[in-house]
Amino acid sequence: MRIGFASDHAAIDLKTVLADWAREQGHDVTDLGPETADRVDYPDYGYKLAAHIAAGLSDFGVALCGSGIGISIAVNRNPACRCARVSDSLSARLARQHNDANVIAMGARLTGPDMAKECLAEFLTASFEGGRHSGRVDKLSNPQEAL
Ligand SMILES: O=C(CO)[C@H](O)[C@H](O)[C@H](O)COP(=O)(O)O
Repeated sequence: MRIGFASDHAAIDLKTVLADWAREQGHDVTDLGPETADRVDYPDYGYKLAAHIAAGLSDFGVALCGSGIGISIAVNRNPACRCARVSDSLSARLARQHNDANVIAMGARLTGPDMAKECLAEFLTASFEGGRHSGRVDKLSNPQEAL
């Protein structure tokens, strides 16, 4: 799979760990930065990842910051993205199975590298179940169709 990675300064080490792991698993990795641990603003990299996904350049995205919260908010401002901020592997799986999430967000200051790898592995392995979930996910893209 093609996977895009982006973070802020707080998560640059976790980004390297997860991107290296993904390459080892045979995935095609794009690292959208940052390249150094200099302080940056998570919206810049969240928007960059979201635009990358919206352009169809990767199938999935991994968004990382200190808590995972700020960058997930930034990614979700792009209508092409459904970004789920997770800290356990069941949530990571459900994000794909029920929500058809195309970006996973995690917090490097809250989630250790082993759990983060487990979450990413579940996310990449699981598939959207469709069925009753399809109409709900469609409403996320078409709020005018909601009640
Ligand atoms: O968690 C974050 C946003 O939700 C960011 O990664 C930052 O860690 C957070 O904003 C704190 O920033 P700091 O400049 O590293 O203290």
